[in-house]
Amino acid sequence: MTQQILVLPGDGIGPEIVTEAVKVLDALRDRHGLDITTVEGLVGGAAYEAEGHPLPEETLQMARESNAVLLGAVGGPQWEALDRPLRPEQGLLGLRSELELFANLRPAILYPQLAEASTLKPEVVAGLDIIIVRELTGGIYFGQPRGVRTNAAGEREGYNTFVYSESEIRRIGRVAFETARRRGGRLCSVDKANVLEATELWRQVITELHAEYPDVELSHMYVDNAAMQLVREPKQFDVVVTSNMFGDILSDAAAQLTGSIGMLPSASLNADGTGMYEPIHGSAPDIAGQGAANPLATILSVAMMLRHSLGAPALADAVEAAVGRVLDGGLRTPDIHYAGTTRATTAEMGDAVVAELKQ
Ligand SMILES: NC(=O)C1=CN([C@@H]2O[C@H](COP(=O)(O)OP(=O)(O)OC[C@H]3O[C@@H](n4cnc5c(N)ncnc54)[C@H](O)[C@@H]3O)[C@@H](O)[C@H]2O)C=CC1
Ligand SMILES: CC(C)CC(=O)C(=O)O
Ligand SMILES: [Mg+2]
Repeated sequence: MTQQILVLPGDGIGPEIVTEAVKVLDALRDRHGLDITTVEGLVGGAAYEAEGHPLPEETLQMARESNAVLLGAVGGPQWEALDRPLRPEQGLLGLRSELELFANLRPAILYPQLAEASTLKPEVVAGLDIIIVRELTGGIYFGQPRGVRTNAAGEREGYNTFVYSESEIRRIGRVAFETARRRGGRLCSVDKANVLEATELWRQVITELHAEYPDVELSHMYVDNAAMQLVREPKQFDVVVTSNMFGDILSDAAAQLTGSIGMLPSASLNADGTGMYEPIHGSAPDIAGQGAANPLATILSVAMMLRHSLGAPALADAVEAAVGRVLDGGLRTPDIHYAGTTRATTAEMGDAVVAELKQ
Protein backbone atom coordinates (compact mmCIF):
# COMPACT_ATOMS: atom_id res chain seq x y z
CA MET A 1 0.00 0.00 0.00
CA THR A 2 1.23 3.48 -0.83
CA GLN A 3 2.59 5.23 2.24
CA GLN A 4 2.10 8.97 2.67
CA ILE A 5 4.85 11.27 3.89
CA LEU A 6 4.04 14.74 5.11
CA VAL A 7 6.82 17.18 4.24
CA LEU A 8 7.11 20.27 6.45
CA PRO A 9 9.99 22.50 5.31
CA GLY A 10 9.50 25.19 7.98
CA ASP A 11 11.78 28.21 8.24
CA GLY A 12 15.34 29.44 7.62
CA ILE A 13 17.42 26.68 6.04
CA GLY A 14 14.46 24.30 6.46
CA PRO A 15 13.22 24.59 2.84
CA GLU A 16 16.78 24.28 1.46
CA ILE A 17 17.68 21.07 3.31
CA VAL A 18 14.25 19.50 2.89
CA THR A 19 14.44 20.05 -0.88
CA GLU A 20 17.55 17.84 -0.93
CA ALA A 21 15.95 15.17 1.27
CA VAL A 22 12.88 15.11 -0.99
CA LYS A 23 15.18 14.56 -4.00
CA VAL A 24 16.39 11.44 -2.22
CA LEU A 25 12.82 10.28 -1.51
CA ASP A 26 11.89 10.91 -5.15
CA ALA A 27 14.87 8.86 -6.35
CA LEU A 28 13.92 6.02 -4.03
CA ARG A 29 10.36 6.09 -5.39
CA ASP A 30 11.28 6.42 -9.07
CA ARG A 31 14.30 4.12 -9.22
CA HIS A 32 14.13 1.82 -6.22
CA GLY A 33 10.41 0.99 -6.09
CA LEU A 34 9.61 2.71 -2.80
CA ASP A 35 5.81 3.01 -2.78
CA ILE A 36 5.31 6.50 -1.34
CA THR A 37 3.52 9.71 -2.00
CA THR A 38 4.46 13.07 -0.50
CA VAL A 39 2.24 15.95 0.57
CA GLU A 40 3.51 19.31 1.77
CA GLY A 41 2.30 21.40 4.69
CA LEU A 42 3.03 24.49 6.72
CA VAL A 43 4.61 24.69 10.15
CA GLY A 44 6.45 27.27 12.24
CA GLY A 45 6.97 30.85 11.11
CA ALA A 46 5.93 29.97 7.55
CA ALA A 47 2.59 28.73 8.90
CA TYR A 48 2.20 31.79 11.10
CA GLU A 49 2.71 34.08 8.10
CA ALA A 50 0.22 32.18 5.93
CA GLU A 51 -2.37 31.08 8.49
CA GLY A 52 -1.74 33.12 11.64
CA HIS A 53 -0.74 30.02 13.64
CA PRO A 54 2.50 27.97 13.80
CA LEU A 55 0.59 24.68 13.75
CA PRO A 56 -2.55 24.99 11.59
CA GLU A 57 -5.26 22.39 12.16
CA GLU A 58 -4.85 21.26 8.54
CA THR A 59 -1.16 20.44 9.14
CA LEU A 60 -1.98 18.43 12.24
CA GLN A 61 -4.71 16.58 10.36
CA MET A 62 -2.31 15.75 7.48
CA ALA A 63 0.28 14.57 10.01
CA ARG A 64 -2.27 12.24 11.60
CA GLU A 65 -3.17 10.82 8.18
CA SER A 66 0.46 10.25 7.17
CA ASN A 67 2.77 7.30 7.82
CA ALA A 68 5.65 9.64 8.59
CA VAL A 69 6.54 13.32 8.76
CA LEU A 70 9.73 14.89 7.41
CA LEU A 71 10.46 18.26 9.01
CA GLY A 72 13.20 20.82 8.28
CA ALA A 73 13.41 23.32 11.11
CA VAL A 74 11.43 26.20 12.56
CA GLY A 75 12.11 29.60 14.04
CA GLY A 76 13.86 32.86 13.34
CA PRO A 77 14.52 36.26 14.86
CA GLN A 78 11.56 37.86 13.09
CA TRP A 79 9.12 35.84 15.22
CA GLU A 80 10.82 36.20 18.60
CA ALA A 81 8.58 39.04 19.78
CA LEU A 82 5.33 37.13 19.20
CA ASP A 83 3.26 35.85 22.10
CA ARG A 84 4.69 32.46 23.02
CA PRO A 85 1.77 30.32 21.71
CA LEU A 86 2.24 31.90 18.27
CA ARG A 87 5.98 31.37 18.03
CA PRO A 88 7.33 28.89 15.45
CA GLU A 89 8.87 26.63 18.10
CA GLN A 90 5.40 26.05 19.58
CA GLY A 91 4.35 24.56 16.23
CA LEU A 92 7.07 21.95 16.55
CA LEU A 93 6.38 21.29 20.22
CA GLY A 94 2.67 21.02 19.39
CA LEU A 95 3.33 18.39 16.71
CA ARG A 96 5.51 16.37 19.07
CA SER A 97 2.92 16.51 21.81
CA GLU A 98 -0.23 16.00 19.67
CA LEU A 99 1.30 12.99 17.92
CA GLU A 100 2.65 11.71 21.28
CA LEU A 101 6.16 11.41 19.86
CA PHE A 102 7.72 10.73 23.24
CA ALA A 103 10.83 8.86 22.06
CA ASN A 104 13.49 10.90 20.30
CA LEU A 105 16.41 8.90 18.93
CA ARG A 106 19.51 10.96 18.17
CA PRO A 107 22.40 8.84 16.90
CA ALA A 108 25.83 10.49 16.85
CA ILE A 109 27.99 8.55 14.42
CA LEU A 110 31.31 9.77 13.09
CA TYR A 111 31.73 9.06 9.43
CA PRO A 112 35.41 8.07 9.26
CA GLN A 113 35.89 10.51 6.38
CA LEU A 114 35.04 13.37 8.79
CA ALA A 115 37.52 12.61 11.58
CA GLU A 116 39.42 15.75 10.60
CA ALA A 117 36.27 17.87 10.52
CA SER A 118 35.70 17.32 14.22
CA THR A 119 37.15 19.91 16.54
CA LEU A 120 38.21 17.04 18.80
CA LYS A 121 41.37 14.99 18.30
CA PRO A 122 40.81 12.20 15.76
CA GLU A 123 41.69 9.48 18.31
CA VAL A 124 38.99 10.80 20.69
CA VAL A 125 36.23 10.53 18.08
CA ALA A 126 37.39 7.79 15.65
CA GLY A 127 34.76 5.05 15.48
CA LEU A 128 32.23 7.04 17.52
CA ASP A 129 28.78 5.45 17.46
CA ILE A 130 26.51 6.48 20.32
CA ILE A 131 22.82 7.22 20.57
CA ILE A 132 20.96 9.63 22.79
CA VAL A 133 17.41 8.57 23.66
CA ARG A 134 15.72 11.81 24.64
CA GLU A 135 12.29 12.02 26.28
CA LEU A 136 10.40 14.42 24.01
CA THR A 137 6.90 15.21 25.27
CA GLY A 138 7.41 15.87 28.98
CA GLY A 139 9.76 17.58 31.38
CA ILE A 140 10.40 21.28 31.67
CA TYR A 141 9.47 22.08 28.03
CA PHE A 142 5.87 21.09 28.72
CA GLY A 143 5.39 21.34 32.52
CA GLN A 144 2.64 23.54 33.97
CA PRO A 145 2.47 26.09 35.47
CA ARG A 146 4.82 28.29 33.50
CA GLY A 147 4.95 31.97 32.76
CA VAL A 148 6.20 35.34 33.91
CA ARG A 149 4.56 36.90 36.99
CA THR A 150 5.15 39.71 39.42
CA ASN A 151 6.41 38.48 42.76
CA ALA A 152 5.76 39.89 46.24
CA ALA A 153 8.69 42.29 45.87
CA GLY A 154 7.08 43.75 42.74
CA GLU A 155 9.73 42.20 40.53
CA ARG A 156 9.03 40.15 37.38
CA GLU A 157 9.95 36.49 37.73
CA GLY A 158 9.90 33.76 35.13
CA TYR A 159 9.02 30.19 36.13
CA ASN A 160 8.76 26.76 34.55
CA THR A 161 7.91 23.36 35.95
CA PHE A 162 10.12 20.31 35.63
CA VAL A 163 7.72 17.42 36.06
CA TYR A 164 7.78 13.73 35.11
CA SER A 165 5.28 11.03 35.94
CA GLU A 166 6.39 7.48 36.59
CA SER A 167 4.71 6.24 33.42
CA GLU A 168 6.45 8.86 31.27
CA ILE A 169 9.83 7.78 32.66
CA ARG A 170 9.04 4.10 32.30
CA ARG A 171 8.01 4.28 28.64
CA ILE A 172 11.13 6.17 27.54
CA GLY A 173 13.19 3.87 29.77
CA ARG A 174 11.82 0.85 27.92
CA VAL A 175 12.77 2.35 24.55
CA ALA A 176 16.27 3.00 25.87
CA PHE A 177 16.77 -0.48 27.37
CA GLU A 178 15.46 -2.09 24.16
CA THR A 179 17.80 0.10 22.10
CA ALA A 180 20.76 -0.85 24.29
CA ARG A 181 19.84 -4.53 24.02
CA ARG A 182 20.02 -4.31 20.20
CA ARG A 183 23.39 -2.51 20.30
CA GLY A 184 26.35 -2.66 22.70
CA GLY A 185 24.25 -3.57 25.76
CA ARG A 186 25.20 -0.51 27.82
CA LEU A 187 22.81 2.20 29.00
CA CYS A 188 23.77 5.38 30.83
CA SER A 189 20.89 7.30 32.37
CA VAL A 190 21.66 10.99 32.74
CA ASP A 191 19.92 13.08 35.40
CA LYS A 192 20.43 15.67 38.11
CA ALA A 193 19.13 13.46 40.91
CA ASN A 194 21.38 15.20 43.43
CA VAL A 195 19.35 18.40 43.08
CA LEU A 196 16.03 17.85 41.27
CA GLU A 197 13.26 15.65 42.69
CA ALA A 198 11.83 15.01 39.21
CA THR A 199 15.08 13.39 38.20
CA GLU A 200 15.50 11.60 41.53
CA LEU A 201 12.29 9.81 40.58
CA TRP A 202 13.74 9.36 37.07
CA ARG A 203 16.73 7.51 38.55
CA GLN A 204 14.49 5.34 40.77
CA VAL A 205 12.17 4.31 37.94
CA ILE A 206 15.04 3.55 35.53
CA THR A 207 16.70 1.47 38.27
CA GLU A 208 13.45 -0.45 38.89
CA LEU A 209 13.05 -1.07 35.16
CA HIS A 210 16.55 -2.50 34.99
CA ALA A 211 15.20 -5.64 36.71
CA GLU A 212 13.44 -6.45 33.40
CA TYR A 213 16.64 -5.96 31.39
CA PRO A 214 19.34 -7.76 33.42
CA ASP A 215 21.38 -8.31 30.24
CA VAL A 216 21.84 -4.53 29.85
CA GLU A 217 24.56 -2.85 31.90
CA LEU A 218 23.06 0.26 33.53
CA SER A 219 24.95 3.26 34.87
CA HIS A 220 23.80 6.67 36.10
CA MET A 221 25.52 9.99 35.59
CA TYR A 222 24.78 13.58 36.57
CA VAL A 223 24.18 15.80 33.56
CA ASP A 224 27.04 18.20 34.28
CA ASN A 225 29.50 15.32 34.39
CA ALA A 226 27.89 13.83 31.26
CA ALA A 227 28.51 17.05 29.32
CA MET A 228 32.18 16.90 30.34
CA GLN A 229 32.53 13.15 29.66
CA LEU A 230 31.00 13.59 26.18
CA VAL A 231 33.92 15.75 25.11
CA ARG A 232 36.55 13.98 27.27
CA GLU A 233 35.92 10.38 26.26
CA PRO A 234 32.74 10.09 24.17
CA LYS A 235 33.30 6.47 23.22
CA GLN A 236 32.66 5.37 26.82
CA PHE A 237 28.94 5.74 25.97
CA ASP A 238 26.72 3.36 24.04
CA VAL A 239 23.14 4.47 24.71
CA VAL A 240 22.30 7.54 26.80
CA VAL A 241 18.76 8.07 28.08
CA THR A 242 17.74 11.41 29.46
CA SER A 243 15.00 13.99 29.92
CA ASN A 244 13.78 16.46 27.33
CA MET A 245 15.97 19.49 28.05
CA PHE A 246 19.12 17.57 29.01
CA GLY A 247 18.80 15.53 25.80
CA ASP A 248 18.36 18.68 23.75
CA ILE A 249 21.57 20.16 25.12
CA LEU A 250 23.70 17.00 25.16
CA SER A 251 22.77 16.11 21.59
CA ASP A 252 24.04 19.45 20.24
CA ALA A 253 27.33 18.75 22.03
CA ALA A 254 27.42 15.19 20.67
CA ALA A 255 26.79 16.54 17.18
CA GLN A 256 30.04 18.44 17.16
CA LEU A 257 31.92 15.20 17.87
CA THR A 258 30.83 14.06 14.41
CA GLY A 259 32.19 17.15 12.70
CA SER A 260 29.08 19.31 12.54
CA ILE A 261 25.57 19.74 13.84
CA GLY A 262 24.63 19.43 10.16
CA MET A 263 25.36 15.68 10.36
CA LEU A 264 22.93 14.54 13.09
CA PRO A 265 19.53 13.11 12.14
CA SER A 266 16.71 12.18 14.49
CA ALA A 267 13.60 10.08 14.74
CA SER A 268 10.74 11.01 17.05
CA LEU A 269 8.49 8.02 17.61
CA ASN A 270 5.18 7.30 19.30
CA ALA A 271 3.90 4.03 20.70
CA ASP A 272 2.69 2.74 17.30
CA GLY A 273 5.87 3.55 15.41
CA THR A 274 4.51 6.62 13.61
CA GLY A 275 7.38 8.99 13.41
CA MET A 276 8.56 12.46 12.64
CA TYR A 277 12.05 12.77 11.20
CA GLU A 278 14.17 15.90 11.37
CA PRO A 279 17.76 17.05 11.71
CA ILE A 280 18.64 17.91 15.30
CA HIS A 281 19.68 21.44 14.39
CA GLY A 282 17.55 24.54 14.06
CA SER A 283 16.70 26.91 11.23
CA ALA A 284 20.21 28.47 11.17
CA PRO A 285 19.09 32.01 10.22
CA ASP A 286 22.76 33.04 10.01
CA ILE A 287 23.28 30.96 6.85
CA ALA A 288 19.73 30.74 5.45
CA GLY A 289 19.33 31.45 1.75
CA GLN A 290 23.03 31.06 0.96
CA GLY A 291 23.08 27.45 -0.21
CA ALA A 292 25.56 26.81 2.60
CA ALA A 293 23.54 24.49 4.82
CA ASN A 294 24.58 20.87 5.18
CA PRO A 295 21.62 18.73 4.05
CA LEU A 296 23.11 15.43 5.28
CA ALA A 297 21.38 15.45 8.69
CA THR A 298 18.04 15.73 6.90
CA ILE A 299 18.97 13.09 4.31
CA LEU A 300 20.11 10.78 7.12
CA SER A 301 16.76 11.47 8.81
CA VAL A 302 15.15 10.02 5.67
CA ALA A 303 17.25 6.90 6.28
CA MET A 304 15.86 6.72 9.82
CA MET A 305 12.34 7.12 8.38
CA LEU A 306 12.92 4.22 5.98
CA ARG A 307 14.07 2.06 8.88
CA HIS A 308 11.60 3.03 11.60
CA SER A 309 8.37 3.95 9.78
CA LEU A 310 8.44 2.72 6.18
CA GLY A 311 9.68 -0.83 6.71
CA ALA A 312 12.53 -0.41 4.22
CA PRO A 313 15.77 -1.09 6.14
CA ALA A 314 17.70 -2.07 3.01
CA LEU A 315 16.95 1.34 1.46
CA ALA A 316 17.98 3.00 4.74
CA ASP A 317 21.32 1.22 4.46
CA ALA A 318 21.56 2.32 0.82
CA VAL A 319 21.02 6.00 1.71
CA GLU A 320 23.64 5.85 4.48
CA ALA A 321 26.09 4.12 2.16
CA ALA A 322 25.46 6.76 -0.53
CA VAL A 323 26.26 9.50 2.00
CA GLY A 324 29.48 7.64 2.85
CA ARG A 325 30.47 7.46 -0.82
CA VAL A 326 29.79 11.19 -1.30
CA LEU A 327 32.07 11.93 1.65
CA ASP A 328 34.67 9.55 0.22
CA GLY A 329 34.60 11.67 -2.92
CA GLY A 330 35.65 14.71 -0.88
CA LEU A 331 32.55 16.89 -1.30
CA ARG A 332 31.92 19.12 1.73
CA THR A 333 29.49 21.89 2.67
CA PRO A 334 31.28 24.75 4.47
CA ASP A 335 30.57 23.39 7.99
CA ILE A 336 32.63 20.23 7.30
CA HIS A 337 35.02 21.67 4.73
CA TYR A 338 38.75 21.62 5.35
CA ALA A 339 41.92 21.79 3.25
CA GLY A 340 42.08 19.13 0.57
CA THR A 341 38.33 18.68 0.26
CA THR A 342 35.95 20.17 -2.28
CA ARG A 343 33.53 22.86 -1.20
CA ALA A 344 29.92 22.14 -2.18
CA THR A 345 26.58 23.91 -1.94
CA THR A 346 23.52 22.43 -0.28
CA ALA A 347 22.10 21.41 -3.66
CA GLU A 348 25.38 19.94 -4.93
CA MET A 349 25.57 17.77 -1.85
CA GLY A 350 21.98 16.55 -2.29
CA ASP A 351 22.52 15.88 -6.00
CA ALA A 352 25.67 13.91 -5.21
CA VAL A 353 23.80 11.65 -2.77
CA VAL A 354 21.09 11.06 -5.39
CA ALA A 355 23.74 10.25 -8.00
CA GLU A 356 25.37 7.73 -5.65
CA LEU A 357 21.99 6.15 -4.91
CA LYS A 358 21.47 5.34 -8.56
CA GLN A 359 24.41 2.95 -8.59
N1 LIG B 1 14.12 21.60 15.56
C1 LIG B 1 14.02 22.89 15.31
O1 LIG B 1 13.27 23.32 14.46
C2 LIG B 1 14.89 23.80 16.07
C3 LIG B 1 14.71 25.15 15.92
N2 LIG B 1 15.56 26.03 16.53
C4 LIG B 1 15.36 27.44 16.19
O2 LIG B 1 16.32 27.78 15.18
C5 LIG B 1 16.68 29.16 15.30
C6 LIG B 1 18.20 29.30 15.36
O3 LIG B 1 18.67 28.67 16.55
P1 LIG B 1 20.22 28.46 16.89
O4 LIG B 1 20.33 28.44 18.35
O5 LIG B 1 21.04 29.38 16.10
O6 LIG B 1 20.52 26.93 16.44
P2 LIG B 1 20.78 26.32 15.00
O7 LIG B 1 20.89 24.86 15.21
O8 LIG B 1 19.79 26.79 14.02
O9 LIG B 1 22.21 26.90 14.56
C7 LIG B 1 23.37 26.80 15.39
C8 LIG B 1 24.62 26.96 14.52
O10 LIG B 1 24.78 25.79 13.72
C9 LIG B 1 24.79 26.10 12.35
N3 LIG B 1 24.02 25.08 11.62
C10 LIG B 1 22.83 24.54 12.00
N4 LIG B 1 22.41 23.67 11.07
C11 LIG B 1 23.34 23.63 10.11
C12 LIG B 1 23.47 22.92 8.89
N5 LIG B 1 22.54 22.04 8.47
N6 LIG B 1 24.56 23.14 8.13
C13 LIG B 1 25.50 23.99 8.53
N7 LIG B 1 25.44 24.70 9.67
C14 LIG B 1 24.37 24.52 10.46
C15 LIG B 1 24.12 27.47 12.24
O11 LIG B 1 24.55 28.15 11.08
C16 LIG B 1 24.53 28.13 13.55
O12 LIG B 1 25.79 28.72 13.42
C17 LIG B 1 15.97 29.67 16.55
O13 LIG B 1 14.81 30.32 16.14
C18 LIG B 1 15.63 28.40 17.32
O14 LIG B 1 14.52 28.54 18.17
C19 LIG B 1 16.63 25.61 17.27
C20 LIG B 1 16.83 24.28 17.46
C21 LIG B 1 15.95 23.27 16.92
C1 LIG C 1 13.40 24.60 19.25
C2 LIG C 1 13.11 23.51 20.21
C3 LIG C 1 11.62 23.37 20.30
C4 LIG C 1 13.66 22.18 19.86
C5 LIG C 1 15.11 21.86 19.89
O1 LIG C 1 16.02 22.61 20.11
C6 LIG C 1 15.38 20.48 19.57
O2 LIG C 1 14.47 19.67 19.54
O3 LIG C 1 16.55 20.12 19.39
MG1 LIG D 1 17.96 21.48 20.10
